[in-house]
Amino acid sequence: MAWTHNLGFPRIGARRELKFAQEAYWKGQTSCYELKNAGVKLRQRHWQEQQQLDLVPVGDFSFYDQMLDMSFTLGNLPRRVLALPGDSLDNYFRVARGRSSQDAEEQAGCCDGVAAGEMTKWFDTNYHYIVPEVDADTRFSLDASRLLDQLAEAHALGVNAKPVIIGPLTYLALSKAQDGSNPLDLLPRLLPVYAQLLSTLAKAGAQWVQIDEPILVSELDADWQHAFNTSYHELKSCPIKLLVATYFGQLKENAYLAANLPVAGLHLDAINGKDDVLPVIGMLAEHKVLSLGVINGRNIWKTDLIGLLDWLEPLAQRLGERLWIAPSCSLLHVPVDLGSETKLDPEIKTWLAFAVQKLEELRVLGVALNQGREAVTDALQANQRAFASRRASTRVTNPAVREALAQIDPRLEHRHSTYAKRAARQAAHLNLPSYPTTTIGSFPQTAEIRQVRRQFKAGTVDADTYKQAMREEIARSVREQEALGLDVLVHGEAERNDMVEYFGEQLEGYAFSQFGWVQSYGSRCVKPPILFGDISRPQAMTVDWIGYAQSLTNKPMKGMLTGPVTILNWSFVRDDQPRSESCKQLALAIRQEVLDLEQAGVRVIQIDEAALREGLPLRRTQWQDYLDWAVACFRIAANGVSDETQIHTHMCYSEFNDIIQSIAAMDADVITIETSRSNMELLDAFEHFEYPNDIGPGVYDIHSPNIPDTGWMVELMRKAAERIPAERLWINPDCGLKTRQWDEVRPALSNMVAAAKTLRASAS
Ligand SMILES: CN1c2c(nc(N)[nH]c2=O)NC[C@@H]1CNc1ccc(C(=O)N[C@@H](CCC(=O)N[C@@H](CCC(=O)N[C@@H](CCC(=O)O)C(=O)O)C(=O)O)C(=O)O)cc1
Ligand SMILES: N[C@@H](CCS)C(=O)O
Ligand SMILES: [Zn+2]
Repeated sequence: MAWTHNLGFPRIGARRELKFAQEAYWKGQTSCYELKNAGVKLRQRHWQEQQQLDLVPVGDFSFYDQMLDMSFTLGNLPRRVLALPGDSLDNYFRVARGRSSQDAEEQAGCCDGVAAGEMTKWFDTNYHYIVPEVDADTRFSLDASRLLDQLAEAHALGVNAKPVIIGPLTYLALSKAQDGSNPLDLLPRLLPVYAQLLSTLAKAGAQWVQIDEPILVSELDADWQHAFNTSYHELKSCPIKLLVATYFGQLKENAYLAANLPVAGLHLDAINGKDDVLPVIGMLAEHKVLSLGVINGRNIWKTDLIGLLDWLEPLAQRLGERLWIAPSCSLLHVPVDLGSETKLDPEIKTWLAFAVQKLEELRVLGVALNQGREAVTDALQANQRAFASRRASTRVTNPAVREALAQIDPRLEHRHSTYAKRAARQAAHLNLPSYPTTTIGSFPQTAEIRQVRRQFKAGTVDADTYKQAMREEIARSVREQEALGLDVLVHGEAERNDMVEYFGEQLEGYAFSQFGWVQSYGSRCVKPPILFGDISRPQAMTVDWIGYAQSLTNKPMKGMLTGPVTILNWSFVRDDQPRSESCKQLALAIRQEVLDLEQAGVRVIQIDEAALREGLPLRRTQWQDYLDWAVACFRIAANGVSDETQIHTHMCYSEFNDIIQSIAAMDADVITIETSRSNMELLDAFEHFEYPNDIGPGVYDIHSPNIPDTGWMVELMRKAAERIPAERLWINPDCGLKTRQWDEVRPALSNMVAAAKTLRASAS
C-alpha cells in the first residue's frame, strides 16, 4: 500500500480569510481571541480538504511565516522584543512587522520603533520568510505550545496528523548572524532542543514528523555535509519516525548523504529532482520509506496521470509499502481551489489544478497504485481528455510569434552608442540637477483605489467612470510630486492591481484567475497570471496612462514597465517549452511597449526587474546559463530606443556581488536598488566592479512606517559617494510605495528631497 500525504497546505484561505483576520487584528478591530479562532477554523477546513490522505500536515499553518514560527518554537526571539509587554502573539507580530496589533498603543509610546525582522525570499519562490537572527551568544529553549495545540486540535478531529517542522540545518543555514559568527557553531546548542521537541511530539501521539531540509538541494560544503550526519545521528534516538523532506531541486552530489541519514524516510522532489529517484532507490536502506513528490507543487497544471503511473507502477512494485506519494513541495505556492473560479476560460480551466485539485490527483494516483487503474477509470479518462485538449489546442501556438522569435537578431540587444555618449545626450535633453530625485513607481494603493477597481470588475462601475477615477489618482500623484519638488516623476501605478498581473491581463497567451491568491509575505498576496500560450501584445498597455500623466507636468515623467524576466518569474509558466523561450516572447512584447512609449514622447522609461535575481537556479553551476538568457531578454526589451531615451531598471534587493557582471551587461542607463538597511555597504560590489552607469541606491526603507530623517539620508548618500562618483548618483526610496499611506510618504519624500538639496548645496 503506497501512502499518500501532503507537505503543507496554503494557509491564506480560499477567500483570503487569514489575510482579513490578520489585518483586522493589526488595526485593533478584533481581539487576539478572534484572530486565534479564525486560525482554528481555517485549520479545520484545510484538514477536512485533506482528509482523504493517509497523513495530513499539522504545523504548516502560520499567523505570519513558518520560519518565524520555528524561531518561536526554538525560543530564538530577538533580544529587542524580549522585555516587551502583551500576549506572545504580540511579540510574534512585533518581530514580523515591527508592530503588534496595538498600533495605537505603540504609537503612543509603548514599543515604538521596534525593528521588524528582515524578510527574504524562500529559496527560488516568491514567498518571503523572516530571517532568524542569531549571534555567538544565542541560546535556544523549547516552546512547543503551538505545535502541541495544533496537534491536539487535529487529533480531536480524527486527523492522521504528521507534524511539520523546519530541520536544524536548514534553520541555521537560513539564519543571519548579527555578529559575523558562523550559525553552524550553534548546532550543539540547537540539537538538544530539537531532540526535546521530537520527544514532546511523540508523547503527544505523533508517529511521524516531517522535518524539512530543503538546503539539501543546494551545494553544501564539507562542514554542512558533516553537520547533517552528526545531527541526524544525534536525533536518531528520539522515539519518533522522521521523514526528512527535500524539495525545489535535485539532490545530485548530496543524494548519498540524504539517502544514508539515520532516519525513517526521505522525501524527494520527483518533479525537479526526477533524476535523483533511481540512484536514491539504489542507495536507500531496505527499511526506509521513500516519499516521491510527484505532483508539481510549484505550478497549476494538471498532472499527466497516465504518464506518471507508467513511471510509478514499476517503482511501486519494487518499493511496496515503502513508497509514499505526495506533492513535490508544500502547496503554499499554489492557489487554494480551482472550484472558486467562475470566469476562467472553460477550456483552459480543464487544464488546471490548484491545491485542492492536486490533492484529488494524489488520491486518484494512490487508488490506482493500490487497487489498480480500473478502480479510477473515469478519473483517469477525464485527466487524459484534459491533457489531450491542452496538447492539441491551437490557442497555445501563435505562428506570428514563432516567426518573430525566429527573426530575433543579436542587434536587437544593442543600443546605438556607448553609455558615455548616451549619458551626455540624455543630460542635455533632461536637464536634471545633480543628485536627481525620483521614486520607484507606485504610490499608495488606497482603499478607495481598490474599491473602485472592485466595482469596475464587478460591473457596478463603467469603464469611463473607472478611467476617470484612475486619472484623478494619477493627477493627485503628479500634484504631490510637484509640490514635493521631485525631479523625475512617476504616474503612481494606481491602475495596476499588481506589477505582473496587470501586464498578464493585457497580453495574449495569458489567463488570469479571480481567486488564485498565493501568499507573498504576512497578509500580502499575489495572483500570478497563468502563461499558457505564445505571448503577443494586441495593443499598447501603458501609453495612455503615462501620456496622460506627462500631459500634467513639464517635468520628465517615467514610463513604468515590468521587465520580461520578472513577468516570467512571477507568473505560473508553461511547462511545455523552456522558460527562456517564454521569456523571449515576453521580451518582444515589452520591447514593443517601450518603443510605443518612446514614440509617444516619453523620454525616461523604467523596466523593473525585481525578480531577476530570485530566478537564479538554486545551484551556482546553473547560474550562468540563466543569467545569459535573462540578461539577453532584458536587453531585447530595453535596447531598441534612441540614445536620448533614458532606460532605468529597478531591483529591490542589493546582493549583487556574485552577479554584478550580468547587472552591468544589462546596460541600463540608471539602476535603482535597495541599500538603505545595509548602510550603503552593499554598494561595494558596484565600487569594486567599477560599475559604469548611473545608480540610485535606495535611501529610504519602504518596509518601515518610520519617516526617514534628512540628516540620515544625507549621511547615507555621502557613504554612497565614497564608493560611486557623485555625478552618477540618484536619490530614491528602496522600492515602490504602494503599501504605505500618503501620510507616511509625504514627509518621507519631503525629507528625501531636502537631503538632495543639502547634498547639492555642499557640492557647489
Ligand atoms: C514587489 N513585490 C511583488 C512580488 N510579486 C508580485 N507579483 N508583485 C509584487 O509587487 N513579489 C515581491 C514583492 C512582494 N510585495 C508585495 C507587496 C504588496 C502586495 C499586496 O499589496 N498585495 C495585495 C493584493 C494586490 C492586488 O492584487 N490587488 C487587487 C485586488 C485588491 C483586493 O484585495 N480587493 C478586494 C476589495 C478591496 C476593497 O474593496 O477595498 C477584493 O477583491 O476583495 C487590486 O488592487 O485590484 C494584498 O492585498 O495582498 C503583494 C506583494
Ligand atoms: N514599480 C514597482 C516596482 C516594485 S518592485 C513599484 O513601484 O511598486
Ligand atoms: Zn522593488
